[in-house]
Amino acid sequence: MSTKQILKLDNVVKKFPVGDGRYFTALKGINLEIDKGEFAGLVGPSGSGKTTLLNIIGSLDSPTEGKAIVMGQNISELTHKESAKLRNIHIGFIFQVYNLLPVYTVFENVEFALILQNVSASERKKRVMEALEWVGLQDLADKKPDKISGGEGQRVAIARAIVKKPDIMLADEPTANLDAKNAHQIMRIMKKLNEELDTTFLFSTHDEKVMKYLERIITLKDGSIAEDKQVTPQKTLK
Ligand SMILES: Nc1ncnc2c1ncn2[C@@H]1O[C@H](COP(=O)(O)OP(=O)(O)OP(=O)(O)O)[C@@H](O)[C@H]1O
Repeated sequence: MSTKQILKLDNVVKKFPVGDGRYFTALKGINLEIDKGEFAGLVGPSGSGKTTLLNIIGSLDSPTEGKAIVMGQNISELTHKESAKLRNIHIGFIFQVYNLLPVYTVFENVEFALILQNVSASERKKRVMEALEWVGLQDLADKKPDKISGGEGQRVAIARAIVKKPDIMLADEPTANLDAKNAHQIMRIMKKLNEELDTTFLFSTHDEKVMKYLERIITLKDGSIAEDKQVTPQKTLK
């Protein structure tokens, strides 16, 4: 593993207002470093702070206290435009609900991020087809999302995230709506991207199937890191 640092959280606290001037503290001083090429997961009971933490790392939200440095940038100091740029260039998101735009084809759904980056049409075509090949969906490029299955939809969402060649992919419960066969297929695709492109992955998950592939498990409990350990994956590409 290379030592290039992707992110560093320094005593990150997140408080949400809950009315009457009171706050709920969802994250209670998180210290975490993730290096390039890691395949790591946040696990822990519902409400332990996994999504809140992923949102901060993805610069969709900012800490109330402490520092979150993502790709060398302190996300609390970014303007709206700068954080949009950080997300667009460096971060790929995969969610439980993959939100493909229904009126666009599979190809166009994947192409969208590259239009935002002002990539030329010929380069876009090449990169979108390459991303669809990664997830084995090159033959479905012209289909609309309502003509493909749930597992295929999640694979399009991976292609949409990976087409930007992001440094880090954040995956919040990516297998939650999939059956076992599709869940394993998705995990194998992500592991292959991790191994071949050295893309860093950070999952949030309850799913044992996801956990079997992880190389590092960070356990959250009540907004704190209860355990952070390197593990030998039970499932690999071999
Ligand atoms: N906007 C908000 N306002 C108030 N409380 C919030 C807000 N967002 C999250 N919380 C609270 O913060 C805590 C952590 O939520 P979070 O969604 O990060 O947990 P999680 O570990 O991702 O849970 P799950 O596994 O169910 O998705 C929860 O108690 C939640 O109710």
